[in-house]
Amino acid sequence: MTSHTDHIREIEKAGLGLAIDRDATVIKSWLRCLEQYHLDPTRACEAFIVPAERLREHRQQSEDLIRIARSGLEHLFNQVAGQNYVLLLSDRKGVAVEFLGDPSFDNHLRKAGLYLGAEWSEARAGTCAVGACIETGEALTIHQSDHFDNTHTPLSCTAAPIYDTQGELCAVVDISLLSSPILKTSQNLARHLVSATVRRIELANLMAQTRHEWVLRFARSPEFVDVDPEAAISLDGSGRVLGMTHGGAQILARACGADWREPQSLIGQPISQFLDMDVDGLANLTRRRPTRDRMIFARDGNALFAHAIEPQIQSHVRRTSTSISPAQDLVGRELGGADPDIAALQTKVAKLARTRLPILIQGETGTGKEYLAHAVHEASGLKGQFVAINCAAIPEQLIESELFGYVPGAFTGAALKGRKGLIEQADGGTLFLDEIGDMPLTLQSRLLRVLAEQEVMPVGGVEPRKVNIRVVSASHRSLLTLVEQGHFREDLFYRLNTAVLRLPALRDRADFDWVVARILSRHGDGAVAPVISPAVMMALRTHTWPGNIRELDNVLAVAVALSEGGTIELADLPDGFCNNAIRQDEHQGQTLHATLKACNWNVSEAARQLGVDRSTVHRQIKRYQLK
Ligand SMILES: Nc1ncnc2c1ncn2[C@@H]1O[C@H](COP(=O)(O)OP(=O)(O)OP(=O)(O)O)[C@@H](O)[C@H]1O
Repeated sequence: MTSHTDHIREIEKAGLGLAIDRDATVIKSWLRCLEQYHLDPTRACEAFIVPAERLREHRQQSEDLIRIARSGLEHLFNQVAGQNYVLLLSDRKGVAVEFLGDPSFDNHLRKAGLYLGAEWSEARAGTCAVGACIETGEALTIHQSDHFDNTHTPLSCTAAPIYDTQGELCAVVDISLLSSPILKTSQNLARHLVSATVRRIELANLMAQTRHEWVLRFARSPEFVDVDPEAAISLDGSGRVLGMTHGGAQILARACGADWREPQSLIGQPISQFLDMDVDGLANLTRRRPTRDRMIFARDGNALFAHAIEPQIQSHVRRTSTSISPAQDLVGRELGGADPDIAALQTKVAKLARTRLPILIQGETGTGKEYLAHAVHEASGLKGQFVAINCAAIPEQLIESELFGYVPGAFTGAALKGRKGLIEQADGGTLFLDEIGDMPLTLQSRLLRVLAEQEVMPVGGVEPRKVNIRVVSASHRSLLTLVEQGHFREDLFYRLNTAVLRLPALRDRADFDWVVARILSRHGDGAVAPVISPAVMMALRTHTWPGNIRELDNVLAVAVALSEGGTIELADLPDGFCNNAIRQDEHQGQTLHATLKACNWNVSEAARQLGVDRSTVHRQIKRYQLK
């Protein structure tokens, strides 16, 4: 164990260019810290965690990558589970945008910076695995006193870069230990695991982006080329390189004596520049031929085994036509009529439904969050049940046993045989957690485990049970605000918040008439639905609907019951309903008209003055028929 003084002395020695016993990568990083970032080794600084708002921006920018990387990361985490590793995915600025670790160490991890939002750039934190990995572009371990800042010397961190298909470094996967064996070589296996994980993530990313093009995958041995290739490139119909994994970039660069750090020199070049073949040779490298016969030579003489995958144009066309045709996917549960927000929402639902991603639905009360969750379940094709839980409605002491179930004799009054919890009932199906913001903090950490590990531990149980659930949660409150107030776990928030569906308030919907017709048809008692008089329609359109579709549903149920002669008249609406509504709305219409006039009908300017967005102004112009 080196003391703080010894550590400073060693860094100073390196700074003077004297020989020290460290890896060259570490020495170079120390020199960058001293000369480029002007960091002072005598000053120890705690880990820096970026504010929640900035973290959200970083995460949004990495959304696609996180989605693609997640299963690889979870697999890696399971491989090192039980050895106290924490796993971080950092973006190219070094900010941790995804975190997998044992929540019971939360405080220690947070303090050590092994946490969501921690910024591990060299400029900020000195020599560290993520920062050095970003600078060098290579996998490495920064072990204990390799760290520049004395605060971080207890840690041992191993990181590997993820490159996008254009050869740019876009993220870093890191696994870290709070305490580790003395020898740095103890982390060699960790480095192999992390490197294998990023290789698979890059392959998955390239495959996800390549449907119309050829993909050529490589391995040094014929046994692995079809099952676990080392590298891949994508090629257009004329055989020019369109994209590559990092391994692919290295093969191409080596073949023609270029530098993989200059990916621009590789993209767009014909394959014949790198390999002893041209585009016509691709058809001979598909799985139709035995792997041993698929040996090719790179221009530098290296032999490789290859696997060419034909463009998936056919299946692509089929897939997109179902995924962007919500009407087909959401049969029986249309979400709305002609409203651009709803149309966008339907497209999003159709795309997300078939994935297993957690979905978070946000919207005011009564906007149809549960209805939408049902639509997601139906479009998902899952065979299991849709199980809905209102976290705000179950008493706190009951939520735990309701959700997780219990084993026989778990507590006084427990059923003799024990009971399956709602989570297990949703096995193979969808678990809908309504008002998730009201879930008590203690249960939030248990839910997080269920989501991370896909298993439940019943109350009083010792053996976890495997479950396979799709989670859709909903809240009418902003979860981010709850996180900031300390009422909602940040890590759970980021796990649930990956795919967000926002339901507009009824008063903002351009397809208001569609919703009315739809709800009305449900109250027709099988007979022809009553007609709505023009005055009633006007009153409905001008009401502000704080209770949204549920309120509309109730108003129409009563109106249908009261109506006579097949028409709903003003008198059938609740007392005071229309007068208030009309007055309020007239006021809004007049304000809009006056503002537009004052701005010379410049919609952007009017929107700015009214503090709303342009689409709202356009919608209101249509609604009030302003000209
Ligand atoms: N697109 C739709 N078409 C027809 N009916 C709908 C639609 N969306 C919602 N509804 C109806 O509106 C009512 C309220 O919907 P739902 O219960 O899903 O709202 P919610 O947002 O979950 O409410 P809360 O915030 O109170 O939990 C239900 O009767 C539902 O059937």
